[in-house]
Amino acid sequence: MLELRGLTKRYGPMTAVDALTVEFRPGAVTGFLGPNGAGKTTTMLMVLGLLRPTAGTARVGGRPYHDLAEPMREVGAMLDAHAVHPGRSGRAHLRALAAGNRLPRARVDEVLDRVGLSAVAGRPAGVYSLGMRQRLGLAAALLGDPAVLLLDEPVNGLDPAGIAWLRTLLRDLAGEGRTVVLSSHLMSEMELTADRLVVIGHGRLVADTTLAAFLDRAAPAALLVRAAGDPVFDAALRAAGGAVRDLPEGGWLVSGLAAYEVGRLALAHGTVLTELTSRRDSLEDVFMSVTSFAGDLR
Ligand SMILES: Nc1ncnc2c1ncn2[C@@H]1O[C@H](COP(=O)(O)OP(=O)(O)OP(=O)(O)O)[C@@H](O)[C@H]1O
Repeated sequence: MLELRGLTKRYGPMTAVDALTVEFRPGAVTGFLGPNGAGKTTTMLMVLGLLRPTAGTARVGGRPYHDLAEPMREVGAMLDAHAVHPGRSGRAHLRALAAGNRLPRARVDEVLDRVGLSAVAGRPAGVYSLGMRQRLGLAAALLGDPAVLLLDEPVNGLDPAGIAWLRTLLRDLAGEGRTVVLSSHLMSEMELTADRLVVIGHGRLVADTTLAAFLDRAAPAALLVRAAGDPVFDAALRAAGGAVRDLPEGGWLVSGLAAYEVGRLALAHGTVLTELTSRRDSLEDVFMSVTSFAGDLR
């Protein structure tokens, strides 16, 4: 469990994190989302005791980071995948981390195996691809077998197979009862990975909800209608009571009519429909609308 209570960080007159109160729960992958500059990194640095809050608290397993006797056993973090000495092998990097944090050396090979790096663990980290460095960062986060994982943009640099692998790993880690927090400004990554979403904008909480409930904020599902041979079919849709929006790529987005009603109208007008699909706003669309007040970059 990771709890933030009134967590605030000000830089002079500018408030980077503004009285953030939220709980990140065990057994779930929570997406921590916000546009660039929303305050995600600042929040994570405060959780990890690397930045002092102006006000409020961040607690890991009920205690502030500074009170944790063996922090790597409580919270594992991946903030910067480049923070590895290039001449050191992945295995040596993890062994040094284990030694410095009084963690068993045997854990190193376990986590290398879990992140799929065993085969290249002896090579210098300097020759690792970005995806391999991400995996090494994950291995370091997992080293202390922590109950809370904070991962900053872990998808970055992974190829599609790597992304699918990471999703499974994150789901498994949550399934083991861990609190998995995944920060990103990419909504599309969350759609398949996160159970819950904590969304911030301008340092403030915008949403703390399940993924499904967040999507329900979207406009109700609409129909995408195309009738290639009938450029004025929209008039019939409007006359039947549909709210119709022209799409720049051709066709119309129709709400207020069911698919069978559109089908019947087409039959009545002798129109051939080339597309009739239901369309819902993507997570990206909903995110843009709920954070639009916070959309300007700072
Ligand atoms: N040391 C600092 N001094 C002054 N302002 C800062 C400092 N660090 C961060 N900020 C500001 O605080 C705000 C929040 O930044 P932060 O890096 O936490 O956002 P973020 O959500 O992590 O963004 P991104 O997705 O781009 O990483 C930004 O406006 C940033 O410019």
